[in-house]
Amino acid sequence: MTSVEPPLPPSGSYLKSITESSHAARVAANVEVPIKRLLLSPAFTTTFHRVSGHHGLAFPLNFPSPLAELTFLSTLALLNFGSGYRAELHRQTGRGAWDSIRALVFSMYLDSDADLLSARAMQSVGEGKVAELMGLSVHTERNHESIPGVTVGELGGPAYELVKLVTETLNSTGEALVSGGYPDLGAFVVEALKTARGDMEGVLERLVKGIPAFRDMAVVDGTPIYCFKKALFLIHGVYIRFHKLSPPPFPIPDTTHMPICADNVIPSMLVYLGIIDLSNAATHSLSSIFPHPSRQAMDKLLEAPSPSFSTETTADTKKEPPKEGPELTVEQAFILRAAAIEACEVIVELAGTMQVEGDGVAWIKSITLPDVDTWLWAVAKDRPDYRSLERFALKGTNFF
Ligand SMILES: Nc1nc2c(c(CN[C@H]3C=C[C@H](O)[C@@H]3O)cn2[C@@H]2O[C@H](COP(=O)(O)O)[C@@H](O)[C@H]2O)c(=O)[nH]1
Repeated sequence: MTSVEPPLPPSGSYLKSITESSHAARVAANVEVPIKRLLLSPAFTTTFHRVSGHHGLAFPLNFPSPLAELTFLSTLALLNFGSGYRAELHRQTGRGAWDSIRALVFSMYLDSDADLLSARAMQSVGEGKVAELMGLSVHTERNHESIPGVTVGELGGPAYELVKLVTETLNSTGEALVSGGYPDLGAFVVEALKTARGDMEGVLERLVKGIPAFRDMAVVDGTPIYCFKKALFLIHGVYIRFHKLSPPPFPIPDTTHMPICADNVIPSMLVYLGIIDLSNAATHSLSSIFPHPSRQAMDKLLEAPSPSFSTETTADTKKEPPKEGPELTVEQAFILRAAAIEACEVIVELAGTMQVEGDGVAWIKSITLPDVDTWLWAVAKDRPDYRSLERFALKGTNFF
């Protein structure tokens, strides 16, 4: 990451800083967000309940305590990045970024040699161990300088870059936890939940201040943009996993009005669906990142998913490694993520005021930001035509 870090937001205004900085960045770049017909489209109305209900955070593990599960979940959120290496991950392991990170945290949890989720182990874990746990080959081959026909393997390539990022993230987090006297990330998060008494704003501020890897923010054209994607993901995960327990094991934040987790998938999908309109974008060559979607292409994507997609076709497209999408600069990626944050705010606001009584879609009025996040993220994997849409990639970041 090359761009300058902004100052942390003023205390008490972390959530506001996400929405306000996103609005400012979007307006400054002249990125438009016409909500158009998405909300009433069959693509949305026929899949919203099924797809947005799939939170995917119930793990087939027997946790000895809620705290052990919280440590697992927090580590998963901390490492929930790598989207810029999606194509390489598919090539090597057949999995995307999310599935790869999930598998890694499973291996860390189940590894019997060391208590890998402890602060001490995080602080000292090395690249070799991370590569082994992720099942990644981190060597590239080149021809020997003087002996023809002989190739030399050396450390390098995109998988090695990702392994380094994961290792650095674990090391710096372990460092912060050890120097704060916390045995693991779960202990730190519990304290944040308790001292903030479950207040979303207070929890977010504590996570971002305490752990460098949660400081997902940048200065673009002199103005700060705050996304805090992984911290928000963690807080929402806590809500999903623990709010139904009675009594809840720790104070649980209400995430209903939480900004979305801005990654690479959601902004890309919003561009294809015509909700983020880059055609008049004035800076950072934003208008040429994606081929401008034609009205026809958008109409097709807004139709209900075709019932003729047999399970066979689905399996086939799944096997094929995805094409690498446009590779962005830090500035471009932050502006697009900001636009997605604001677009989703507008979607929910508009939905709440829509006149939809009586035609079977009155539920649209009560959709929430986390539901819209999950729908956009999960629907991108639900339909073969959406799966084949290229997502943008940013390398070298541990934010998403
Ligand atoms: N905005 C948003 N971004 C999300 C998720 C998830 C995990 N979703 C499941 C877990 C709980 C949820 O409710 C979902 O069932 C991963 N990602 C991001 O996508 C990135 C791309 O990954 P891939 O396409 O695999 O390569 C990945 O680096 C990660 O940063 C989400 O939910 N929302």
